[in-house]
Amino acid sequence: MTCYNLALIGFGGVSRAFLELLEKRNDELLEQFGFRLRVVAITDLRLGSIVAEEGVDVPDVLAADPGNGGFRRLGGSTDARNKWIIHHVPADIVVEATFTNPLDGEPALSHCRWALRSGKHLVTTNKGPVALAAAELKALAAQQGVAFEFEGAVMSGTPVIRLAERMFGGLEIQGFEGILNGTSNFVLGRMESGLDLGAAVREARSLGYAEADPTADLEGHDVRLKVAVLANELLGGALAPDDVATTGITALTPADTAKAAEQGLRWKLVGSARRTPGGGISAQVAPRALPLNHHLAGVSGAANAVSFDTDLLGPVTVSGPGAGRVETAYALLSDVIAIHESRTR
Ligand SMILES: NC(=O)C1=CN([C@@H]2O[C@H](COP(=O)(O)OP(=O)(O)OC[C@H]3O[C@@H](n4cnc5c(N)ncnc54)[C@H](OP(=O)(O)O)[C@@H]3O)[C@@H](O)[C@H]2O)C=CC1
Ligand SMILES: N[C@@H](CC=O)C(=O)O
Repeated sequence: MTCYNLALIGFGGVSRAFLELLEKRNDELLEQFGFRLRVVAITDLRLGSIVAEEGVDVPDVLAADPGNGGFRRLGGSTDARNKWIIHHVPADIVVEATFTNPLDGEPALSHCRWALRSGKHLVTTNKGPVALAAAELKALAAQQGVAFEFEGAVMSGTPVIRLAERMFGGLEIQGFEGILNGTSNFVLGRMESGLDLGAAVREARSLGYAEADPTADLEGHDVRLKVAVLANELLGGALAPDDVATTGITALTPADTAKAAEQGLRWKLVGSARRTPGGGISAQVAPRALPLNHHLAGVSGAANAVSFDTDLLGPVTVSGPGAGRVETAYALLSDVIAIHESRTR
């Protein structure tokens, strides 16, 4: 039996849901894939750090309270010793789910570099490092003979990247357009029901959809990163986030959404990219008032959808959850399974 040791960097909504998922699914993973997972270290800004080579006590770490000593009360320390833990704990896989500053990808980008440089497999839900430095991180992973997986960076648990890479063989993708941010889509829907922007964002936060700084969701920065990732992974581009012209939804009001509804339209934040005749890729993020029969108009709540424009099939649309703690935890699990399968094939 294979047992992979994991180090969790960041212990917020997604990582907690991931740990709970492992508790529930470990027996099935063993039965179905022949491996088990054991969390041997966790670091978090407010809780501190804990290392337990025989595996952390799951109920204890989930109950740890930053106001009451955090992981120090469990024998750990009060500071987030990310660099030390990534380098020195005998983990096979680093699970990175901290925060991304959309401008420089930090602190997540450093965590990713440390993990790969120290010869550990890396899975992350952070789009910043992928959008800003995928080529560098892939090269580092190849050099070290380890895997770098990031399915959760776009569309949460809906495996859009892997699905397109594996199932669209023989098709040429000319471009795509999609709803790629669960929070803004949820917020626009709630505004259509008459809620103001602030109240709708508070709801999205309580449901675990929003970024630590929800400005990233509302101003389109989150979608900008996802468009860059999809264009680079699936259209073979080399876009930097700054190449994606971006406008968010903060200028829209409940009156705008009501007026659009009267006209048979619905506001959506749409991210898109398309090959240009000159061989480049043009990409943008902008709110659009879509007719109700448009294939993206019915995507509601925190759901996402991407419609790929293919040469032989025309539009092929993939839809599913775009945000959520459990949904994104599943993305991490699917990445770990992909690593296991690639190593045992
Ligand atoms: N939630 C979702 O639906 C999705 C999330 N993602 C991505 O997954 C990542 C995690 O999301 P989520 O769990 O919802 O976010 P949370 O804000 O709930 O969790 C992030 C955690 O990381 C901690 N953290 C921040 N900086 C550091 C650091 N330098 N060292 C150690 N810990 C740190 C935070 O501590 P503190 O709270 O003190 O800042 C927090 O506990 C984000 O990058 C997000 O973009 C991707 C797809 C969907
Ligand atoms: N905040 C993001 C989470 C997933 O990337 C969103 O709302 O889509």
